[in-house]
Amino acid sequence: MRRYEPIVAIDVASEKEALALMDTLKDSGEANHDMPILKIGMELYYGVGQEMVKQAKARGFRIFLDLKLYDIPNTVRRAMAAIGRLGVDFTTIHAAGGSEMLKAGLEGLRQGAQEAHVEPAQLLAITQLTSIDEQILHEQQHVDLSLIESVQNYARLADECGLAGVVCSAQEIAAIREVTRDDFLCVTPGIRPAHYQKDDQKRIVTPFQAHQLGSNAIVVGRPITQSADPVAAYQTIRREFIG
Ligand SMILES: O=C(O)c1cc(=O)[nH]c(=O)n1[C@@H]1O[C@H](COP(=O)(O)O)[C@@H](O)[C@H]1O
Repeated sequence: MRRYEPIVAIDVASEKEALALMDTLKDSGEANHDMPILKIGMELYYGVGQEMVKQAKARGFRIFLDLKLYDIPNTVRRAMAAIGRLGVDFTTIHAAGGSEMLKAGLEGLRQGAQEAHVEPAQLLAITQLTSIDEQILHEQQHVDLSLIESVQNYARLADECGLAGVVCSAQEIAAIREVTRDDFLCVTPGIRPAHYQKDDQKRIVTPFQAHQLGSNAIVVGRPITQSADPVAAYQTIRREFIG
């Protein structure tokens, strides 16, 4: 089973904070291939822009550009083409947009990458956010599905549409593996080291539990970025996850 290095979510507002974190994390691997994958999300991308992708690439990071697209198929196709041209490694789209939107997104991403002569990113579908629990789920939907059934359905749909994998909680991996192809990726945020506060996350596991449950990659933000020593925090989490 393929396991990636931990993905660190650089959720900060300014270019200065982002560059400081990149420079700190650049040396956090115990060898070159141990470098974290950086996740650039909405806060940094909307606040600062594409420059952050360029800066992260210049430092040798692989990049997860997490913009969670969700719109009509034509808009998503065209936006994904722009993401494809950036040459990032992973990117996201909401499974809730349905098969037509997912396929349009994948098409756009591949087309953009082809135009820019870069490898297309691995497209991951958001299932149910890890900040959602059964109670919140039932505020938003009229269908009487349990959270795990909903995640499983979204994963099946993403697989059928040809996506590389999903973003989910590690708690749902076993259910997802029942309905998807063998190399389908389960990328799991909602990671909390033992005794760390939950914050706004609901469906959490420790890095070691994520390992045991078969996560392909963990996404970790605050437990690393808000640590007094982000490098030490990264290395501890990495060892727990990779083994
Ligand atoms: O797509 C994501 O990365 C994502 C999906 C999800 O279901 N839950 C989730 O927390 N995330 C992201 O993962 C990161 C988690 O950050 P921390 O809670 O600080 O570890 C944030 O950047 C979230 O945007």
